[in-house]
Amino acid sequence: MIKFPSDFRFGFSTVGTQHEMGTPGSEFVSDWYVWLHDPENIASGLVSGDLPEHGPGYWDLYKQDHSIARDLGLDAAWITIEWARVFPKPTFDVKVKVDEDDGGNVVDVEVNESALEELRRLADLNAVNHYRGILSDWKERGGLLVINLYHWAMPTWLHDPIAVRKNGPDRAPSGWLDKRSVIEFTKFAAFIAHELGDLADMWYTMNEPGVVITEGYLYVKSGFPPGYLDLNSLATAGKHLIEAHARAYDAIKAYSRKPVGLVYSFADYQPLRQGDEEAVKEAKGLDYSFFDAPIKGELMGVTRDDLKGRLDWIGVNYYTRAVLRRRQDAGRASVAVVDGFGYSCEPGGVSNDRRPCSDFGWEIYPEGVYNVLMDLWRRYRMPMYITENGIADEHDKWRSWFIVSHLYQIHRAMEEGVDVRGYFHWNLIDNLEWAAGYRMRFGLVYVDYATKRRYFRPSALVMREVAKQKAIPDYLEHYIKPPRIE
Ligand SMILES: OC[C@@H]1[C@@H](O)[C@H](O)[C@@H](O)c2[nH]c(CCc3ccccc3)c[n+]21
Repeated sequence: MIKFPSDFRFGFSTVGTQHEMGTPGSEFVSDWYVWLHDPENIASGLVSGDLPEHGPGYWDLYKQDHSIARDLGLDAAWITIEWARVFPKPTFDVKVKVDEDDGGNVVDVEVNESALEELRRLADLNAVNHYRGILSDWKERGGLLVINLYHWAMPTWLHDPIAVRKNGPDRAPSGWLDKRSVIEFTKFAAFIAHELGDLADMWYTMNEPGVVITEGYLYVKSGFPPGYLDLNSLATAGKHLIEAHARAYDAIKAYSRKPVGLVYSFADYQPLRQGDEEAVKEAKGLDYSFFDAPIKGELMGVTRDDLKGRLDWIGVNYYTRAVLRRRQDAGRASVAVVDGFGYSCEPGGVSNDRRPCSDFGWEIYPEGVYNVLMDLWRRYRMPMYITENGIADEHDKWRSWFIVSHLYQIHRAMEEGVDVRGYFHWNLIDNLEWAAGYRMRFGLVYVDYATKRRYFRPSALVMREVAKQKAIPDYLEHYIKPPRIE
């Protein structure tokens, strides 16, 4: 038996755009809602045409999903509070004290009691109260609660992605390209900390800022808003996201003493061959920049005291590896992802390393989570949670093996001293996989979107065995070794 500590958490998670909608009146409009409804995006195939309002309906069915989670022995949840639900109207006019340095960086935002009163008058208080009901229901069941303040969806008064793509960021509400987003996000963070902070055991400010900028401004075929190819925009959005984390960290701490983290998608980067190490170094550099800033204050070669010391824990979203090689184009060395490995495999296929791949074409590579954890521990020595790990596997072919083989690698890292405190499987239930729609099914539990009924997949029972015992029992040890196609 491979035992985890008795206080190690096994959890589930929810995201407004992906889980909440599906019952009448549960809709909320955000930049992602507009993006997924855009006729041109659907006609071009950039998005699947599946709509969030046809989703699992967690907004009204949360009691059922919480009891399923408890049935499976899960004792933690990270739950997203949707900014666009809480503030459907602009908050620009709410006066707060903003300090900028001579570089125009937002170094302080103070949201005082009178600003909170103004925000309360602007907010959709029915939404806030409904979230209080959701969070309280989970807490009453004895679960640990982590509140996530941003999982990619922004209010449309801050970001109109179609207009950005068509008219350019200077003639449209441009989201993270606009410095005001740092200030408005800070107001939202302060408001939620004040309104719901009594329920939170932990916080994190945002999910995967790296994905927001690379999928939004570089890999524009990924189906992420605004699909505006521009490296300057990528850098600007990245800087504002880093500042937004620090300003939100301060805003939360003004109303809550609980730990505040940052969640990021870490791929296990590997060089294709000798000489490609530089490509790995460059790819890691982008990931590290989002943590060197809040931990060390380092951003683009300068140290900023307004960023430093603003992180209490790291959330690791791990799915697979990425094999990289150096590419020389027009004299500029850059990074190329090698097909046949990691995220770049054939859906349902076999990788170049004889590993099975998910319905999404992601190679099952459990060793990578060990490598990522060891690397982050060496660099930051900060408490960590695996905040996402899972597989698109509608027929549940690999999910049991996936879960146990990854947990084994996480346990290996813990045996070597890495402070990992929990594991949130992605995901408890099938949900809307962004541009890919409902065809990618990540759930331990199948969702019939017509009836909203939930059905356990066999792997849910494997998850239950592990979560209830906080161990990999002997009768599951055959799943420890990484899956391979012989
Ligand atoms: O794709 C599965 C999940 C999403 O449903 C979550 O909302 C998101 O946090 C998340 N991140 C990743 C890894 C990074 C990634 C994001 C988008 C597309 C491909 C890879 C996988 N996932």
